[in-house]
Amino acid sequence: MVVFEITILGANGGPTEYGTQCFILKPARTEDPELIAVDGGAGMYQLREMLVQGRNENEGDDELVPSFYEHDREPIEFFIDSKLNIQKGLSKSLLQSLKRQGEHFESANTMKKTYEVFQGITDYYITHPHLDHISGLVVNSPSIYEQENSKKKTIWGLPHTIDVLQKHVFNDLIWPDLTAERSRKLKLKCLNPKEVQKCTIFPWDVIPFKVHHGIGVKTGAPVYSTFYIFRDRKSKDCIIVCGDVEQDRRESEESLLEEFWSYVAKNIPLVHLKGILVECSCPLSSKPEQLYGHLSPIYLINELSNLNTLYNSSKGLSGLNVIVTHVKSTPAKRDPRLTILEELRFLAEERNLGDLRISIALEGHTLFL
Ligand SMILES: Nc1ncnc2c1ncn2[C@@H]1O[C@@H]2COP(=O)(O)O[C@H]2[C@H]1O
Repeated sequence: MVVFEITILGANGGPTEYGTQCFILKPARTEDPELIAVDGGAGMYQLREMLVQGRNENEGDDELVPSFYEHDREPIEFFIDSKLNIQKGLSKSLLQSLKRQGEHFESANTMKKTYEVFQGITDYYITHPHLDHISGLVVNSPSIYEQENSKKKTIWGLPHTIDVLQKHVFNDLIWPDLTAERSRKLKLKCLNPKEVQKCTIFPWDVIPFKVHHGIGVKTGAPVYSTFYIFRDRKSKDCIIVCGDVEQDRRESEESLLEEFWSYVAKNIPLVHLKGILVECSCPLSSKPEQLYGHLSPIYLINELSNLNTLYNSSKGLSGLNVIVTHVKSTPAKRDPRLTILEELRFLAEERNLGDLRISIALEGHTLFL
């Protein structure tokens, strides 16, 4: 049974600036066109593109997706596991609920439709305050104060994210402090690590975990990011949506990923783990000193092997969807996403992880998990 609909607004890990990380999520069966987002690296522009393209155009096996390496477009099946339930554009159920909500939706122009969909995103869960995870949200934020927009937005995150957004972004210098506006339609709210929090609009639990994401270039101080678990309280099904991450730092006393996988194995039966959206920014050939707080295939497979060991299932992690995000578009002959996918599949087989379903997160598509 499909429980989660995840639309990829952006999955680019830079250094190209377009379509950086942003996912919008909703339960598979809801009447209301409400959404939550994880990260805000992309936003209204991508929504508009998805609305204008329509759902049925270029759909199916013949679909080509932008690549810009060996060819400017490559067949979609190069990037995804054949069993992944994926569709181009916004989900049918979201579009239907928008039509149900207002008869004017269908006849509205694309920009008005874009505002309506954007208005429905009431809660953002930010993994960390790097620009490629917040730029769309920040630039889009004044539209919350458009007269037609009656809904509020809350930006959630661990203190390492929320404090920085308030002090260094919404500070009237980098960006107007829209959180101080009289109508208070934009709020920043802190989450506590490992604490189960009820999602305000869906019958889901949200559980944030702090993870390592490198060290400051000048300060050498640890940089943190967040992994979010979303759990549907009725079905008990879960997905994990990850921010940028590196393996636990040897010199640090905090074994954050180790703690995270223990929590997952202890609290989420494998059959209820529908998918993990996780970064693997760099190919295997990257030197450790070039990772800058990210994973390459060997490190991601190490983490999945740790999870596999903890679950200790005879079938390994068979059936688990691993959706790879945030691949860096570095200059190379071959699309780095395809290189990374091939490397991950090879290593997963070598480590006997079972029938893992590894795919690349494709911007402008909706996944059903
Ligand atoms: N010391 C460094 N030298 C060059 N690039 C860096 C360095 N530290 C971080 N970066 C880059 O800056 C980027 C910031 O966003 P990311 O964490 O996605 O990925 C990071 C790296 O690509």
